[in-house]
Amino acid sequence: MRYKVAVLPGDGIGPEVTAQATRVLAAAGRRFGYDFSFQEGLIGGAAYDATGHPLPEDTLSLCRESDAVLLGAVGGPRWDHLPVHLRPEAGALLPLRKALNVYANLRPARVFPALAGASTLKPEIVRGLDILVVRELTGGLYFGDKRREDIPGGQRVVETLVYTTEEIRRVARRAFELARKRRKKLTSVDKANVLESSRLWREVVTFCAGDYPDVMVNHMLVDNCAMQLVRNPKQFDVLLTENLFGDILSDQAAQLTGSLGMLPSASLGDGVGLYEPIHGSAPDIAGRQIANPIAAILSGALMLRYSFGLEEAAAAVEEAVTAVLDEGYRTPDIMEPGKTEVSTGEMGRLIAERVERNG
Ligand SMILES: NC(=O)C1=CN([C@@H]2O[C@H](COP(=O)(O)OP(=O)(O)OC[C@H]3O[C@@H](n4cnc5c(N)ncnc54)[C@H](O)[C@@H]3O)[C@@H](O)[C@H]2O)C=CC1
Ligand SMILES: CC(C)CC(=O)C(=O)O
Ligand SMILES: [Mg+2]
Repeated sequence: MRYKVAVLPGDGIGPEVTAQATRVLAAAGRRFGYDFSFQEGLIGGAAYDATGHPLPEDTLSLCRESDAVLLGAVGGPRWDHLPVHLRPEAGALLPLRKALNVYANLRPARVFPALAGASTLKPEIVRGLDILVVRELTGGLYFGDKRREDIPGGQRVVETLVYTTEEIRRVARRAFELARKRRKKLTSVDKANVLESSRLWREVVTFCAGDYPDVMVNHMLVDNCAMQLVRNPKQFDVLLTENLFGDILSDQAAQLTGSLGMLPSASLGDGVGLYEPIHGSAPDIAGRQIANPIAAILSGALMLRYSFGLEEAAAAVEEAVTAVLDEGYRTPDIMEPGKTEVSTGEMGRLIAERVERNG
């Protein structure tokens, strides 16, 4: 079976980590007899530099014609001065998510056994942690109309936050379906004590809950949730929330697992899926082969699972990550005394070899 994967490396550490993710996917293909073809497209600052636009039409066509998309990260200080529609984030990443209509962003935060001590929290707080953040990805504040105007004495900005019943309903149903296959507990996170959008969110989630009587639901205000995530994260199973809150809470959840470099994501709609590590382009470490590629590699595993239905291959990649960590290999972000420090490329090679060797 042949699968066509669009690869958008992007900026900063994006190319470094996607190279390792495709290496591991190729190894999984060899082991299980699948043929993955990888076609690269330009996105972000790299695309702006080459073509004058951060999301060229060719890239969009490539994504639409592929079976799945793997993305690294976009952005960096070099492009921060650009007008907003040409910036890598607002001009490419958000429009790509919108164009593919990938409204449900799954961000699993799992603590690998070997990394219980790598978190900045006490090991007993995080050991065995397994949370799934489901973030609404194509609505809310990031997509609303915005404007900035001069007023006497300064400026005034307006940002709009729009959600419809249907936008909330579709992501909520995804989250309930996922909760059903896990520990059957869903916490919906909002700010319903202040925001009208959150009140609608809560009403719709409560309505959807009627179809999932086997899933236990509770609602939590986002400020409390941020605190609970570091106080007692193991109380959570599925965390369902809107775009901005999910962006913030998932970075926080990532640190529970040891590093932002550990958290993958799957962005799903009703068509082509988009897979990306949750981290950004990390300009502070780019180009030095010290970035952790595991988030990107695990995003590849999510692609195998959710876009291609290749559960065995997905599990093999996840098992290979577990094994390599158990053997003591670490990139600098998760390094601990007595472990072996490796580069981005070495980590990818070790995991790819493991995937193939276990066949
Ligand atoms: N999906 C995307 O393309 C995203 C893009 N960005 C963009 O990335 C740029 C940098 O943003 P930041 O706020 O610094 O967030 P960031 O996620 O790029 O980095 C935050 C911190 O985590 C570290 N880090 C991130 N990924 C890592 C990895 N794989 N291994 C080891 N350490 C890692 C970085 O070195 C940095 O210290 C900005 O231009 C931002 O807009 C930010 C988040 C997501
Ligand atoms: C441009 C941002 C919305 C990217 C980001 O931080 C994310 O998706 O996690
Ligand atoms: Mg983010």
